[in-house]
Amino acid sequence: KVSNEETLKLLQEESMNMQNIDINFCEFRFVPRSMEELKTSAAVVAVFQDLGLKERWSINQETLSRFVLMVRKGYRDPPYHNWMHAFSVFHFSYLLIKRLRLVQQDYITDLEALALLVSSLCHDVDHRGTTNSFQLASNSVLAALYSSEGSVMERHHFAQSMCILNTEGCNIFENLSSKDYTRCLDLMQDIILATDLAHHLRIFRKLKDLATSGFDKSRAEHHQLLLFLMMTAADLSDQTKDWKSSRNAALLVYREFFSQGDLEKAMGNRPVEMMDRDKACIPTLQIQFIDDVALPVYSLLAQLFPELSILVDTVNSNRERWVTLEDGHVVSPMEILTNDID
Ligand SMILES: Cc1nc2ccc(C(=O)N[C@]34C[C@H]5C[C@H](C[C@H](C5)C3)C4)cc2n2c(-c3ccccc3Cl)nnc12
Ligand SMILES: [Mg+2]
Ligand SMILES: [Zn+2]
Repeated sequence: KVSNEETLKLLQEESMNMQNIDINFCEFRFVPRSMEELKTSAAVVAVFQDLGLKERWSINQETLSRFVLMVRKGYRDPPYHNWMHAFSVFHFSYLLIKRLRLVQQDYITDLEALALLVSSLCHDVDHRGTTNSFQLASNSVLAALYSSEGSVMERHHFAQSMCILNTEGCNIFENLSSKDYTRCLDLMQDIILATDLAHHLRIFRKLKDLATSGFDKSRAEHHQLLLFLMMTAADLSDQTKDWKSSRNAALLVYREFFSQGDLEKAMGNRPVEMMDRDKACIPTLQIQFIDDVALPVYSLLAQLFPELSILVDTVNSNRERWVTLEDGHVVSPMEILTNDID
């Protein structure tokens, strides 16, 4: 339960707008993780303000503040899949909507934009820092609930998001028409389920065809595929930032992976190499992840929106940094001293 004083405190901060958050807040090079965590909830409220979502969907300011605080409380604190990850994914989705003028140019409807933003904020809520395959291997409660349909964690994230919306005073969709309300929840379910990378790989051929044939604004399927591609791009957006930020985010992912590997060993199971701190070579694994997942995502997005090609360049330059680290890069004594192995 979000206490009233917390909500009221956030309300006072609501005077925040884009400028006084950070002068670069609306740039793709901005690193949301660099923000003070205490300011992130107010920044989310400011984004809703900036996009005119409160007026368009009659969202009550206090309800919005309570909702944001409830979502934030819904995240646990594993190394990577925590609130700051959710906030950075939300920020990237905001930039896509704002900078590409997606609604104004009819790429997506204003309801789809609302669903993408709220899904971005909620897409990993109550994550435990373990993967779908770990749920099955450990016979977790979540596996018992959802394993028959697959995407176990993503179904849980969606279910948790619905619980938050149904919490007293937190339903930001309460003033939507019943048609828009139903449509928005259906969109959130599809978008959050699409954050399972196994799902992304399954639809990759369709995404490629979309990028090749060009976006057809009249086709509902193209709207859906674009939403899925943008959601995955937002989920991986740490990789589009400067080297240190993208490296640090990757190291948080591996801290989480290796903790799971330790758990699997303790359970008597053998972890995959990516999760085994005794076998994994992070640079090699990162080059593989960039080649197999990240680069294809931003390349397709840049095919549809050429102004995003800067993101492909940044991912490529980060890839090059991993290559130098992979070749058993000799660490000079100076680098060891400054502990700034760049
Ligand atoms: C930096 C970085 N590295 C990452 C390296 C690997 C994987 C990963 O899940 N690989 C796969 C590899 C095959 C085919 C599918 C299903 C499984 C088997 C596991 C994907 C994810 C990585 N990742 C994510 C991320 C994005 C969405 C969900 C969870 C995560 Cl952790 N966000 N950042 C990163
Ligand atoms: Mg996830
Ligand atoms: Zn995520």
